[in-house]
Order: sequence, then structure tokens, then C-alpha cells
Amino acid sequence: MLEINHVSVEFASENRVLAVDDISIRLPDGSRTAIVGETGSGKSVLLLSIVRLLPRNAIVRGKIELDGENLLSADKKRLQQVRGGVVSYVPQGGGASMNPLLKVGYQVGEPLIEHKNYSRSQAVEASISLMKRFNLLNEEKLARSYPHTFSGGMRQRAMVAMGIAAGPRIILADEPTKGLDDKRVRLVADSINMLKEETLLCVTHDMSFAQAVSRDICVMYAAQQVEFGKSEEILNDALHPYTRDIINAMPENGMRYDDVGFAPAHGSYLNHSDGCRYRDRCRERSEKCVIMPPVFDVNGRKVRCWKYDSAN
Ligand SMILES: Nc1ncnc2c1ncn2[C@@H]1O[C@H](COP(=O)(O)OP(=O)(O)OP(=O)(O)O)[C@@H](O)[C@H]1O
Ligand code: NI
Repeated sequence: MLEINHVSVEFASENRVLAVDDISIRLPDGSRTAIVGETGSGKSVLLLSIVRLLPRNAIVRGKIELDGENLLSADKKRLQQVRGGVVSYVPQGGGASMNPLLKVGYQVGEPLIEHKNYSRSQAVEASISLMKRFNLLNEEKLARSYPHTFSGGMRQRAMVAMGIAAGPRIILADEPTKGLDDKRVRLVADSINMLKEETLLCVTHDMSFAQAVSRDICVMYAAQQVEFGKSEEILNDALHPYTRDIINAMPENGMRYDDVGFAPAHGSYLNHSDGCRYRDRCRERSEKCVIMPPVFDVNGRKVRCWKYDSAN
């Protein structure tokens, strides 16, 4: 079980930026959660905080517990064991983060050398069978090729294969479908859905992809969690006005994502005194929204919106 408990991340640059504001998500073993939200909402920073890969000017508060062990206080050696071995992180922009100078077979198998003491040739063997699991086709040849000979979609899938090579229990994937066409998005979704037992936490811009790979959805807006619940319920009946807006913006609903608008200027929300951050864009705002709403529980759904204040 991975538990993100009241986690906040602030960057101590000239202008302080609160990139993640008091996020709590429980990830029981085998759970599949998608984090959705627009550019700058703090999705990547949240994933990076779990594997402790944030730059040094980041101040992380709260707790991130792996079976009760707080990863925020783990030492370097322990983190090395956890990363790749227990929790694997598939970075954003799959292809771009592959090393252009190393053959794909070696790169995909590298976590096995690092965490399972495989020899180089054993690791390449294993990576070929992993790539077969992901139907990359011509896997032996691919293993001997350099990343630039892969298409974007193949690289993404090779990255996911690399992420699971050492058999981690928890997979964190950042935008594994970024820049891919619909067909390739489906291929990545299929690859991810082949993983049955692992816990998945996947960041995406794409609601349809979130629906395809997750059972729970966490919606982030301006560093906060605004809605959390079962994917099916959220897609059928979104409660937060922002969630509703992004669902209406799904291509099949005839609107483009960008039409929804943009998040407020970053760093402008270091405190809660400005009220609900979605207020200016919200079609359902009321006088109460000048006060920051807390997270309300609506039949198991968590929603940060005054509309669901049962004291009303
Ligand atoms: N090293 C850093 N120093 C200062 N601010 C940062 C740093 N890294 C990220 N931020 C800020 O933190 C906020 C959240 O960024 P983050 O990358 O998590 O957004 P995101 O939701 O992943 O967006 P995208 O969908 O574009 O990937 C942004 O305002 C960003 O500018
Ligand atoms: Ni990101």
C-alpha cells in the first residue's frame, strides 16, 4: 500500500511556487489511479515527490508511506532499492528520456542489472521477452537497435516495459501517451492493462485514456485535488464543475481540451485567502466561493466545492 498523506511541495525560488497543495491519495495494492488535470496543475511534481526525484530547491511536506515506511525520510541507499525495484517511475516524454547512445534491449533490461543482479546478456534476453509481452514486433532486432529507430509509440511502450522490468509492485507513469495519435494511445493503454497485479498511478491529460486504464480518478486543479472517486462514476456523473468542464471538453463531446481555459497564474496561490481557485472560471460559483472550500465527502466521492456542503 502506498499512501500519499497531506503532501505539499513548494519550490523555494525567487517567487515561491506551491506546486502541490495538501494532496492525499491512498493506493491500496492492485489499485489503478489516474491523475488528470491541465498543464501546471502539479501532476508531475506529485509523482516526482514519491520517488524523491525533485530538484533540491523543492520543499516537500507531509508523508509518503510505502507499507508504513515514510519514503520522505528514507536514506539514499534505501531509495535506490525502492526506485525501480519496488516503485518504478516512467518519466514523461518516454522516447525523449531514453538514452540515444544505448541500445534499446540493454536500456529496457537495465533495471534488472541494477536490482536483480542480472548480467548484461541476461538482461537483454529478459528485455526481449518483456518487449514481446508488449507486442513491439521484431523484438530481437529492436533490442539491438538504438532508440531513434523506434517510432514514438514503440518507444513509449518500450519505456513502460523498462518501468516494469524489475517487477516493481507500484508503477508511476507520467503522461505515457503524450503526443501519440489515437491508435497508439490505445496500444499504450493495452500494454498498461496487461499489468494485472501491479498498483498503477498514471498521470494524463487525456480523460479517455484515464478511463481506459484506471479504476479511480484524481482530478487536480491549481495544485489541489478537486475531485476523487471511481472512474466510472466520475465519467458518468462528475460533481466538481471543473471535472464537468474537462469531461465536456473530451474530443467525443465535441470540444477541444484547450477550450476550457487556463489555470490561474502559478505561485499566486500560496495561501487560501483567495477562495476557490476555480472560481473565476466556474459557471456555478456562488458568494461562498470567496472562501476556500474544504474537501467534502459525497457518498465516498471527495469533492472540493461548496455545492456539496451538507450543512447547506
Ligand atoms: N524546479 C522547479 N522550480 C520551480 N517551479 C517548478 C519546478 N518544477 C515545477 N515547477 C512548477 O510547479 C508547477 C507544477 O508543475 P508540474 O510539472 O507538476 O505540472 P503538470 O501538472 O505536470 O503539468 P504538465 O501537464 O504540463 O506536465 C508549475 O507551476 C511549474 O512551473
Ligand atoms: Ni507533467
